[in-house]
Amino acid sequence: MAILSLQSVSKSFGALKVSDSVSFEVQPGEALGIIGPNGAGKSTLFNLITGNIAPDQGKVLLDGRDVTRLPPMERVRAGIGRSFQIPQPFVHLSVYENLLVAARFGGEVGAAEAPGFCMDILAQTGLAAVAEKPSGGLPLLQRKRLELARAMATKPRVILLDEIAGGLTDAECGELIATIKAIHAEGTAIIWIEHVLHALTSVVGRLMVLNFGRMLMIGAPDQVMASPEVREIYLGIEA
Ligand SMILES: Nc1ncnc2c1ncn2[C@@H]1O[C@H](COP(=O)(O)OP(=O)(O)OP(=O)(O)O)[C@@H](O)[C@H]1O
Repeated sequence: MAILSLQSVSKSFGALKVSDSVSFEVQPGEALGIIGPNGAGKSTLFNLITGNIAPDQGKVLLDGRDVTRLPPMERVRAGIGRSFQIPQPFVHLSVYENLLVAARFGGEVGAAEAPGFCMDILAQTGLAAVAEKPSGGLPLLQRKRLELARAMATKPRVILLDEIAGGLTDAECGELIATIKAIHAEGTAIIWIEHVLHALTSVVGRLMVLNFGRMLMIGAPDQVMASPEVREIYLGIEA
């Protein structure tokens, strides 16, 4: 059974239809990439999946269970983790403390188990050396790693990554990709919105293209990027 399923999900802001009858499924352990021009409705789709925005029509199912009316925190606890386009840590807390909050409240990890659980995630996401540092002062790659780590601390079965590779150097991007691949290899399903195409296609097995809120195409990355319609949309910005 699909871990996540969207069924004809639509959302308008006034006259602007930002999600237009979008339907797709993600299988357990799958990695799906989402691309599309600015304003295509990619982040809105994530907000519909996480419950930050309610759809006008359609359903969101997690493991076959209708979660369309569940508030965001309950969806986190049900297994939907998320990293944000603009990192949003508690800046006055240390890296470790940020994870602790995510693990205790999002992952429902018990007090006794939480320290070890968080240390494992710090190691997995390459943050062990900065565990005690205030998260507000971290350089960009480590802030991105912390976004990943906070999402992982909620014990997700599907993790949503929103433009996590943006703004990094090639070398930093390579490091982040290695961490994302390791997370994926452990069985966490991934849905990843990204403008840095080479990063995306090095991880995902399928690619979906959104344009004006509609799903234009979904399939193998090579096949999707070979489509004349997609190439036209991406002309000039292909990475
Ligand atoms: N809360 C809101 N109220 C009104 N309009 C909104 C709201 N959120 C998003 N929009 C509009 O919906 C459209 C889609 O926005 P969205 O952020 O989903 O696009 P996107 O594909 O993620 O773009 P980008 O690649 O720039 O992040 C945009 O025109 C945006 O201005």
